[in-house]
Amino acid sequence: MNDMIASQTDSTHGPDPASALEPALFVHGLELRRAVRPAGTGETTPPPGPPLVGPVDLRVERGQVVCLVGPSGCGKSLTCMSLLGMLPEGVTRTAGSIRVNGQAVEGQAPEGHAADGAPPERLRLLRGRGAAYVLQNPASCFDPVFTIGAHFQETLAAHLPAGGHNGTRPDWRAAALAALREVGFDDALAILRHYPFQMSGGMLQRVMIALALVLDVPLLIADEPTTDLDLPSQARVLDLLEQVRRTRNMAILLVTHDLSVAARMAHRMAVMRHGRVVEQGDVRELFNAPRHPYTRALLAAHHRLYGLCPPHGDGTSPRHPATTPAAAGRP
Ligand SMILES: Nc1ncnc2c1ncn2[C@@H]1O[C@H](COP(=O)(O)OP(=O)(O)OP(=O)(O)O)[C@@H](O)[C@H]1O
Repeated sequence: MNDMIASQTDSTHGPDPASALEPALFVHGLELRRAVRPAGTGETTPPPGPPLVGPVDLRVERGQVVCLVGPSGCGKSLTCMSLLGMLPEGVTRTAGSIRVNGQAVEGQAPEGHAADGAPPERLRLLRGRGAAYVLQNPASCFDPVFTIGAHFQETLAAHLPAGGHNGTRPDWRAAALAALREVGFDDALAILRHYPFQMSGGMLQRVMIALALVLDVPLLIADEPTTDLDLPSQARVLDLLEQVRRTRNMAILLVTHDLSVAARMAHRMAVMRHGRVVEQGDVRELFNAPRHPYTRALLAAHHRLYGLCPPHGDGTSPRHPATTPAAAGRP
């Protein structure tokens, strides 16, 4: 069965108290390259030339949303996968350090494999790193022959060690019902009996988030979580992310192509191009005074899309209320 959650609770020692002082995610000098295996050797060596990704520096504090934006193929998904040591075959980390909730993430899990498009059983590997991963296509993350309840049961059994005063595991059903209600399922009991194919993409996305809540992970990595959803479902998932950020003090790294989503959700925004973070900072500052030419081009395209004047336009055209961070209510 699949297991899309990575949880700090796998550790037998619990979180390091010092980690409370560290950001939920800290990435410094990350560099990822293609790994080629010359014929006749078992060794993989990165080819010369520019890296696929890097250098990338990122920092996400608890209770903060950082949006990672950039064009297709610029390296957003590889960056996310590397945060859990889950790079796909053929890609290797060649430099940099990653800390999730204060704990170092190794370059590659021994059996490392991509989360994106990986067979469900490989997603089991996403555990133990203090983060949950929510992907664009939630259906690929559930095992079709198991009910939603079975997914919760296995996830809790895998991640929460037996403990507590009487050495028993927490009641998986009670925990699952509470998490499902928290993400808006009034009929949580019925949902436990559903199979993934009986649910829409938006519902499965909410179940993915409930699986993160049940383990109380401090960091959610959401890679285009609304891309495949209809508009009402997109809004609902974004509302939910905002809710769990607020109520659980969760850190969220949110990958999106949609600057309206960034305007609404982000505290900070990092702009990627050709594998590099070319500019990052407070989302309002980036919208109002972008410094890098690519950020300016991206914002100009965003404003054109909505028929708006750019921040430094002639002031005669309106700025759409939902497409700027100030209007979207960012603090
Ligand atoms: N397994 C792989 N082996 C070699 N190169 C890869 C592999 N996976 C991705 N790449 C390359 O790495 C680069 C970054 O890919 P990535 O999927 O991270 O981009 P992205 O920004 O997430 O794109 P999109 O927005 O379309 O999802 C691309 O040039 C891609 O072709």
